[in-house]
Amino acid sequence: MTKPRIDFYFDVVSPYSWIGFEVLQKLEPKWKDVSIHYIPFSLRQVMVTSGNRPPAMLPARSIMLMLDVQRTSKFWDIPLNVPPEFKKWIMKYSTVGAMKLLLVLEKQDPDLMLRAAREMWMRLWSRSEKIFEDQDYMEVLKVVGVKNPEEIIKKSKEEKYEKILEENTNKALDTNAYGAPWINVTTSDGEEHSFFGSDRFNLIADLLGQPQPLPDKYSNSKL
Ligand SMILES: N[C@@H](CCC(=O)N[C@@H](CS)C(=O)NCC(=O)O)C(=O)O
Repeated sequence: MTKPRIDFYFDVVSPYSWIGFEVLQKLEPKWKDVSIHYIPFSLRQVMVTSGNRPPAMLPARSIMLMLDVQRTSKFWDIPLNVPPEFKKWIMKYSTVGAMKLLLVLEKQDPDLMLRAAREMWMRLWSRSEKIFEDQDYMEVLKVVGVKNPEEIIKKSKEEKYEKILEENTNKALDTNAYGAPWINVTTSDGEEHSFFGSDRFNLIADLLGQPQPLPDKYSNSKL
């Protein structure tokens, strides 16, 4: 019997990844016997390889997505605001650079990586600030207290990090990933179960026999 494991694949371009990340962070102290891993991957690569299309490409879906992320984030008390320029930005830029930066930070300190990921979501999905270029990375790294931001940014452009991002993405694709967040759960009997979305934690709690997630407003014990 092994400890159950959750692999949470995310990309900071994805608002539902942010919501899933915050829900999982709240659950983590309660789900004591579960080993939780936050894994940066590339949603763009997932879309291309799986043959899926970004939700914003279909107008009706895009309208629902923008409404639904707002009501879901309100439910969880996450300060999400849809960036007015999102569609324009996403045609022009990608978050691959930001994700590679997270991989460098993860090697130094996994907790630092999580703080930087949250700051990236806060920038893009709360304050409508870019996370696509070196000057944006500089600001993120300063906020999380990195002393040598130039060095970290330079490192993130090494081929090694491109490879790690690709490997992470391929691991998710091997389990038929087509979106984000993508969550792989390994139960203590070694069985693997894949889930798509930030709204699957009730099922995961049930599968693992762990406490159910609830927003703070419905829970005296804060989840
Ligand atoms: N119902 C899911 C939706 C997740 C979702 O739509 N994720 C987007 C990225 S932010 C995606 O990858 N969509 C691909 C698809 O819907 O096929 C949730 O609440 O988290």
